[in-house]
Amino acid sequence: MARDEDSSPLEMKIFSDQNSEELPQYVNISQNDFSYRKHRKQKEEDFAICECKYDINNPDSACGERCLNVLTSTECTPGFCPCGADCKNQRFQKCQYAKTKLFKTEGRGWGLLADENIKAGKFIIEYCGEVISWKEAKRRSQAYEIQGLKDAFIISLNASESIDATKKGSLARFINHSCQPNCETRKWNVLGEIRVGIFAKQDIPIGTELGYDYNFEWYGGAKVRCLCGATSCSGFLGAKSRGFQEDTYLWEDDDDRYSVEKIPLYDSAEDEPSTRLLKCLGSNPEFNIDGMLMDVKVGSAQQLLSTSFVVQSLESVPMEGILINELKAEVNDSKMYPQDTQQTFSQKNAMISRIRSNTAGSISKKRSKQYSNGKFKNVVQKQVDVKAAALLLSSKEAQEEVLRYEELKNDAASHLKSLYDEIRPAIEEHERDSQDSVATSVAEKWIEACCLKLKAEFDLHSSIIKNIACTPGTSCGQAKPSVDDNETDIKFLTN
Ligand SMILES: C[S@@+](CC[C@H](N)C(=O)[O-])C[C@H]1O[C@@H](n2cnc3c(N)ncnc32)[C@H](O)[C@@H]1O
Repeated sequence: MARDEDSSPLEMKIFSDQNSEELPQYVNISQNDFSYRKHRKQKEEDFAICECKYDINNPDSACGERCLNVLTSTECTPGFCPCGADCKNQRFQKCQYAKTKLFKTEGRGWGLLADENIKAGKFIIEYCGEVISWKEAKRRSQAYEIQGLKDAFIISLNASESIDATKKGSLARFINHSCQPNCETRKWNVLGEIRVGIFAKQDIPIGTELGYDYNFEWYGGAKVRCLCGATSCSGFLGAKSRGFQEDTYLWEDDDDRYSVEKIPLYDSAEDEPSTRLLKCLGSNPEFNIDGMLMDVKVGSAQQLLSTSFVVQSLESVPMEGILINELKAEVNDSKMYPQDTQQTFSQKNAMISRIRSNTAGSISKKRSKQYSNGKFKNVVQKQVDVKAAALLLSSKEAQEEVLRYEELKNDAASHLKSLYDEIRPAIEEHERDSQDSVATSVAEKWIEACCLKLKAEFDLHSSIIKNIACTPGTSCGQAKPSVDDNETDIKFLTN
């Protein structure tokens, strides 16, 4: 087991030599550590006081499941709860944990198992650690990676903070990831601070390993192959996260999984129409028609021909460094770290993820596209040089029309961008807190703006194509852009 020689005895670092039978060293804590900032002091007027009345014949009356505080995932405040010492809603504060036991797993380091039968819904243990800012979490995450720590112990707490259980934590730090988990994390408000608990999703018999879905966002770093053994296993820790998918470019063919190294171009002539298209383009270098396609292959014809394409079975490929540099630079800024258990990227909030990835100005231009054979390919959305395209049109009217459409498209894009800036706090809060959905009004506003932008793009592209296809003076009329038309069409689209 490696040890940081510079650390004080209370701050020993690495506990993750998975081959070691020794119990990992860390400082066991049962309350979060607030060295980084002070614990919030709740004002008396902010105390949540329930209306429960303790009835000796009904033990559940003392802050059971119908308690207003329990219903809002808030613990009662000692000294202020009407049920006094009988209050059952102070489980985090009183460390009312289920019995658990550490054990050594096969290939996944240490794990935690139930040392008693645990009923569905029961609070098992708090995930304790050091409460740190996101910035500090990002810094530590990178530092741990450099130090060679294989295990990840940082989870997200809220939009701005994380819990790091690497050096100090509770036994919850040993709970492994499962793609078919019997536990889940839930956030509770305890005396004004958010705390994370592990709760049973189902009845868990004694001796069963505890596991929850880490669900973390994955941006770079070593990939960890998931060994949870579930039939629905996603293959890698964090594999379901958007970050992981952008980073790794992974696809499956029955039981085989593949990663693509270097620039992940898909280069199958059999189902790739743009190969033929690019041949045509070669004969007309002045007009870069590939730029006009909404979702075409990566780069220009020249890039396409010169870029190597390497596919290897994951068994033989080191997991690091599959990333495209361009993307890395982009994600580094907004990067979260692999340890984030609170990030859900489920179908439920897929829309929010799309909101982020569709954002004008800050979007990743890389997309994964699914072809008819089920394989994914990364494609790049190329920008049309509209002014250059317009110059190629011989009729002045046609040129003006194209430029007008471009203006409408730009307006729609900047509207979407400013809307995104406006609602970003709500989206980010939603993502960090793993809520099921954002406010409907936010979603509606967003969808409307997205539709308008898409329509404006469509109008622009069809105008260019139409004006190129039609020689001046033929019967091909020029559709005039009109905001009113847009509105009518949007209604139609969203009805
Ligand atoms: C929070 S720690 C869990 C405790 C850890 N097993 C230990 O020995 O300290 C998370 C780390 O455990 C390992 N791990 C957890 N779940 C895993 C899984 N399903 N498959 C493979 N490794 C897993 C990974 O190295 C991960 O970064």
